[in-house]
Amino acid sequence: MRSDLPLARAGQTVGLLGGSFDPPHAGHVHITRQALRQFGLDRVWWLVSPGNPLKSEGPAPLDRRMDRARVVMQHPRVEITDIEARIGTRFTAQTLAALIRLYPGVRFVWLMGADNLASFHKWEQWQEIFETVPIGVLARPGDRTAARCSVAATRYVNRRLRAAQSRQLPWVSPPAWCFVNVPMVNFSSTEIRARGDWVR
Ligand SMILES: Nc1ncnc2c1ncn2[C@@H]1O[C@H](COP(=O)(O)OP(=O)(O)OP(=O)(O)O)[C@@H](O)[C@H]1O
Ligand SMILES: O=C(O)c1ccc[n+]([C@@H]2O[C@H](COP(=O)([O-])O)[C@@H](O)[C@H]2O)c1
Repeated sequence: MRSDLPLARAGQTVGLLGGSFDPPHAGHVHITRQALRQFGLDRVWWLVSPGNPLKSEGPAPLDRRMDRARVVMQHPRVEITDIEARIGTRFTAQTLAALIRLYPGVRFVWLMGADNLASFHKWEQWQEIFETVPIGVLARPGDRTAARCSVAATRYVNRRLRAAQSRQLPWVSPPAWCFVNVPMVNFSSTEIRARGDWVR
């Protein structure tokens, strides 16, 4: 294993929270702690993205977002990583394919807020992502109907685990997903930038 990549052993469960983190905030911290508990994960990795392929404006420099993420999220079971920049991927489907090659036997779970489930069908190879790893979705303030009625939720309606089964998620064969209705924290990077508290 390359020494600049996070460590994980076969049999461990690792949640992947991909994000722009521009900037990271208390909402990210909250869903990370909830995901560890609700999905019974050993670790969560924050994948600080080189840039969301669907966002036209580039984020703040990666090093700055990484530095802030390390300040905001301090937990012994959470790793902040710029692994996508290191392995040269930006699309989630490619990232997952690379991680599965690099970490045989590790049980990865893709994590995201409910807003991303609503627009998931716009992601490159979105069905491939569903077929590759289980997906844990965490409630986020906003329009719940959009996530519940989304193309992805509808396509995989029969593969949804009940919230009471959430701890099984890392061990279920994909496609599988689970929505957990955790207490919601009303933070967003857009709002923080709009207030002028984070300048790109
Ligand atoms: N308050 C929150 N509650 C639940 N999920 C969240 C929250 N904030 C961010 N997320 C989730 O964290 C992941 C990374 O989010 P991201 O870095 O884009 O933050 P953001 O606040 O959504 O940013 P922006 O406003 O710039 O789109 C996404 O899956 C997003 O849904
Ligand atoms: O692969 C894609 O097509 C794709 C499209 C949109 C977003 N993503 C990923 O989704 C994660 C959340 O992005 P963001 O900007 O909402 O924080 C981040 O890891 C992005 O790289 C991925």
